Amino acid sequence: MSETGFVGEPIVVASPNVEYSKNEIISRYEYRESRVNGNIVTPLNENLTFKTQRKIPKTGVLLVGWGGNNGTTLTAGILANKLKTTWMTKEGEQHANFLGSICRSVTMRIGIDNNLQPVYAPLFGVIPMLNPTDLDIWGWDISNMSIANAMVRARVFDYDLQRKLYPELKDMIPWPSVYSEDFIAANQSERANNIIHGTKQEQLQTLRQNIRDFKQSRGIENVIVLWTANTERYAELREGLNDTADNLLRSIEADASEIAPSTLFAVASILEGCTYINGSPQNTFIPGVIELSERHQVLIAGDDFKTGQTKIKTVLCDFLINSGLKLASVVSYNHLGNNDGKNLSAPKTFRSKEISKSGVIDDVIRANRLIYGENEHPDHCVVIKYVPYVGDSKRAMDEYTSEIFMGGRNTIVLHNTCEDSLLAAPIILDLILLAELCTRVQIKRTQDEEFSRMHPVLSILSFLLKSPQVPSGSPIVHSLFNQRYSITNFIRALVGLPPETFMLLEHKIPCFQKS
Ligand SMILES: NC(=O)c1ccc[n+]([C@@H]2O[C@H](COP(=O)([O-])OP(=O)(O)OC[C@H]3O[C@@H](n4cnc5c(N)ncnc54)[C@H](O)[C@@H]3O)[C@@H](O)[C@H]2O)c1
Ligand SMILES: O=P([O-])([O-])O[C@@H]1[C@@H](O)[C@H](O)[C@@H](O)[C@H](O)[C@@H]1O
Repeated sequence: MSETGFVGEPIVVASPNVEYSKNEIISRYEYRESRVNGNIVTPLNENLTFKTQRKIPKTGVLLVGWGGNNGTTLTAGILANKLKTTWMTKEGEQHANFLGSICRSVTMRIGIDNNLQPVYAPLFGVIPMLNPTDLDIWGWDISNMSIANAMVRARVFDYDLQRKLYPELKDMIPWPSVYSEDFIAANQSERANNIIHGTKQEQLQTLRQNIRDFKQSRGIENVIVLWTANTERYAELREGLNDTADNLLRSIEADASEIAPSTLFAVASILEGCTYINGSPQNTFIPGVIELSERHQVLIAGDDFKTGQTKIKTVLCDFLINSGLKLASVVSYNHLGNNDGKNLSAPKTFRSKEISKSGVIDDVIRANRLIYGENEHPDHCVVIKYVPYVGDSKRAMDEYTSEIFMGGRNTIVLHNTCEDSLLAAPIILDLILLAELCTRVQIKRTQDEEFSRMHPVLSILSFLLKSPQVPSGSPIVHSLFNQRYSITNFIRALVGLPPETFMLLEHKIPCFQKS
């Protein structure tokens, strides 16, 4: 029984609708929605059954761009947690942690205690989740620098921490990768010394072999491939080239130049049955890739990790507009000095990022036609500048101006020093942990016989991404807390708990008695 409002051990839901067997958790769940026709609103109930495998397979993650600031920070950060590393800084002794990860550092409300007070548990205490320190990590990079030296090059971790981790990382050398100077900034060519040569078909086969070798050499059952390499320019969408799965595969065989390296990685992953996650803003998931993922029922997710400046934007815009204030202009400026910033200093790659950073207020605007006309939208300006001196310590400056009551104006100005990779690494970890959970979930309508996997396009990961990929016809949600509660409500459903309603009626209606 919880008297502290927190349950540290795994919870057990005592319900006739939830079965815990040795291998599975099966929950019968009533999904409630309402259908609107004109001004008539009809409540709908759909009886679903969820089945979650309790055994977590030996899981590996393959990072594309492993030697980058994010890739090295994630790898070294997980290792530091595994070794329980401590290190000294001018503030004193530091300890490894997973701050910034919702899977490791956030709780969710699971109910009320006998005093009608809320009780919370970690997400991994509600449903079995992979322990990050059990992850096998490897990857590809166009630079052959060891992960130890790449960690030093990144200048993200304190020196004493780098010193302690260096011996563990020095033998990690990224596999050669697929490089196309046409798709990233020309200033990246100086680090491209680790390349797979040959035709696109030959490169595809090499990537597939890398994945198979990784699985076989380490006894890994489940591999997740995650792109944290540099932002590419958008690929051209062309009928006959990449508009269908078959055309895409034929274009690769034909060595078509407009097939991006990121798309080649996505195809290799899907054909090897591996979940693929795109952490950058380019349009890796062209229609042919999505069709291929649906054909093979392989999970995909993207695009572009949502870390600092954009995450705050989704909160502030939600707060302003859903307070009835008419947001009229958003100016988002930042400068950074890491290699990502250097790559983004090229107009073609900046455009990919500008698109993902600009789209995040669309849903909240679209939802409020009381204050915005059909095609009305706030001014929204995105600026990114490369300033080498600041390194990974990105400086973000934002201004939000809104129209308020009776012709008034409200202006909010923010300055935010976001340590880019220290904010991104836990987001990457959450993408891996939640994607792994989704590979263990099956769903059916209770009256049906057959279970099916989740839709291959994992929109449930939107909380972690600027420009969420969603199944065709599905609405894109950017509002941060809607996205977060879609994750925790999904986890509640896996164990038969109703969604959060925030109503607290037990404190609003005298008839509720303390049990
Ligand atoms: N806060 C963040 O850091 C953040 C947030 C959102 C998105 N992102 C995106 O994550 C990506 C990585 O960010 P970063 O700061 O680690 O950048 P980085 O430049 O430090 O790392 C990218 C790595 O990818 C490698 N690379 C480039 N092309 C490659 C290819 N075709 N195959 C294999 N490796 C390749 C580079 O050599 C480099 O080591 C970028 O696209 C960035 O826009 C970062
Ligand atoms: O903090 P955030 O906006 O979510 O995301 C960051 C951008 O602000 C920054 O301009 C870019 O260089 C980083 O790659 C990352 O995308």
